[in-house]
Amino acid sequence: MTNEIRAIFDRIAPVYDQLNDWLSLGQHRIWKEMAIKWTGAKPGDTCLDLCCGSGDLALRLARRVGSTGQVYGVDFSANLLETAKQRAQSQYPQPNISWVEANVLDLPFEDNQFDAATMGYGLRNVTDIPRSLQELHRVLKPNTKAAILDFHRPNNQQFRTFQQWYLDSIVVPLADRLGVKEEYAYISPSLDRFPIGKEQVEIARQVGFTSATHYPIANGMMGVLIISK
Ligand SMILES: C/C(=C\Cc1cc(O)c2ccccc2c1O)CCC[C@H](C)CCC[C@H](C)CCCC(C)C
Ligand SMILES: C[S@@+](CC[C@H](N)C(=O)[O-])C[C@H]1O[C@@H](n2cnc3c(N)ncnc32)[C@H](O)[C@@H]1O
Repeated sequence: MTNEIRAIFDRIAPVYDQLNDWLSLGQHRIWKEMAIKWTGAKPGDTCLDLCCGSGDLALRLARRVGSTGQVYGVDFSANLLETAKQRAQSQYPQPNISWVEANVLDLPFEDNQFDAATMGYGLRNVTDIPRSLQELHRVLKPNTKAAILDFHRPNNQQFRTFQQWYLDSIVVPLADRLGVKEEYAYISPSLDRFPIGKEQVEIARQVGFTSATHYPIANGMMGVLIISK
């Protein structure tokens, strides 16, 4: 399963950023900025971006922590990490980001190392959600926060119907034109399996986070889980 997930993301790497911009009408950038703001990351901090993919959140975090801070972006897709590295190299001044190819279920970091963390569209894709939150808990310093952004199923039936229609009738056909139909068709079933907000809160509390709150955004089609150690 892990290898299948990695293969999906390696295959979509060439079109990933473009499709996210088109399909969310640029909104994903706003959702990511909200997530970063909610971590409380500040200049000089050492931050972690789990499942960093092509580096969107890591690059934004690096802007926030500035030249005295440091960001670590972790992902197991070599192709998406390559895109992330190229994006960072094209920026001036060069952001302080270390790109780490690793499995987020087994993080190559010491305990209590990070001042803040993000995870964008990663939690739904890991094979063991409690384990990934446990690892995140282990590497965060006490009294710090993480923000976990992902898709969510809206409570409102009209938005739910719209979300399903958009995924089936806009996202998958457009992805098909770029040769990645099966990869994008995976989003909907992965969302059906994904714990809803209050279940995410429960898992976070069980692994030891002192507080956990899930905020629906984009009319409940997305959500941000804020967890404090
Ligand atoms: C950045 C976004 C999604 C990342 C993403 C996550 C996954 O798990 C994938 C799995 C397999 C293939 C691709 C991905 C993937 O790209 C969020 C925005 C992109 C979405 C494809 C757009 C979805 C839009 C909402 C359902 C409705 C938005 C309504 C309005 C147009 C804002
Ligand atoms: C949808 S992408 C999100 C990328 C980026 N965070 C963003 O918001 O655009 C999900 C990422 O999670 C990564 N991923 C999934 N499971 C992982 C795991 N167990 N360890 C490391 N990376 C993982 C994939 O390789 C992929 O890059």
